[in-house]
Amino acid sequence: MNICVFCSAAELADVYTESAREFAELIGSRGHSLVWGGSDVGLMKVVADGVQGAGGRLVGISVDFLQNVARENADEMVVTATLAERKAQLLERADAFVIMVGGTGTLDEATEILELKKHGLHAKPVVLLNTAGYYDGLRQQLARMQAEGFLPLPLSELVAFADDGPDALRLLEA
Ligand SMILES: C/C(=C\CNc1ncnc2c1ncn2[C@@H]1O[C@H](COP(=O)(O)O)[C@@H](O)[C@H]1O)CO
Repeated sequence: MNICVFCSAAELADVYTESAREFAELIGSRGHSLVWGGSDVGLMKVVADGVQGAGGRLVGISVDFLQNVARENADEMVVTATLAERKAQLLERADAFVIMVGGTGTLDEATEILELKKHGLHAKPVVLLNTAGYYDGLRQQLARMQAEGFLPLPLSELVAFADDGPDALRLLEA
C-alpha cells in the first residue's frame, strides 16, 4: 500500500518523534511505501528515515520553493510548481492517508483530503493518529460538526482515529 503521511516539518519533542518513528518502522517492515511532502526536515525526516531504515520505499512530492530541503536519496522525487499541484499529486499517488501531529501545513493537507472525501471525489481511508492527545480539540470540533448537522455524512465515514502507530496500521490494513 502507498501510505501518504502528513506531518510536521518542525523539530519536536520525544513524545512525538518516538511515536512517528514507531509508525514509520511499521510502514517499512510491513512492505508499504511512504508518500510524503519530500522534505528532509523535522518530523517529516523522522518518518522518512524510519520507513527507509525498515526497508520501505520513499516517494516524495516536493514543491518548487522547498526543493532545497528535499530528501536526496528518496526512491522517487516529484517536484511540483505549486502547493495545490502537490496536494493533487499526494492524493493521486496514495492509497490511504495518515494525519500525524503537525501545524497549519498538515491541517491544510488534512482538510483538503477530508473535503474531497466528503464530496465523494475519493474514497481512500483517512486515519488521524492522535499522538499524546494532540488532536483531542480537533476531534471534539469534528464531533460537534456531526452532532449539530454540519456534516452531510457520518464522521466515521470520513476519518478514523488511532491512538498509536499499530492501531493506525490496523485500521489501514483492515
Ligand atoms: C525549510 C524548512 C522547512 C520545510 N518546510 C516544509 N517542507 C516540506 N513540506 C512542508 C513544509 N512545510 C509544510 N509542508 C507540508 O505541510 C506539512 C507540514 O506542515 P506543518 O505546518 O509543519 O505541519 C507536511 O505534510 C508537508 O507536506 C525549515 O525548517
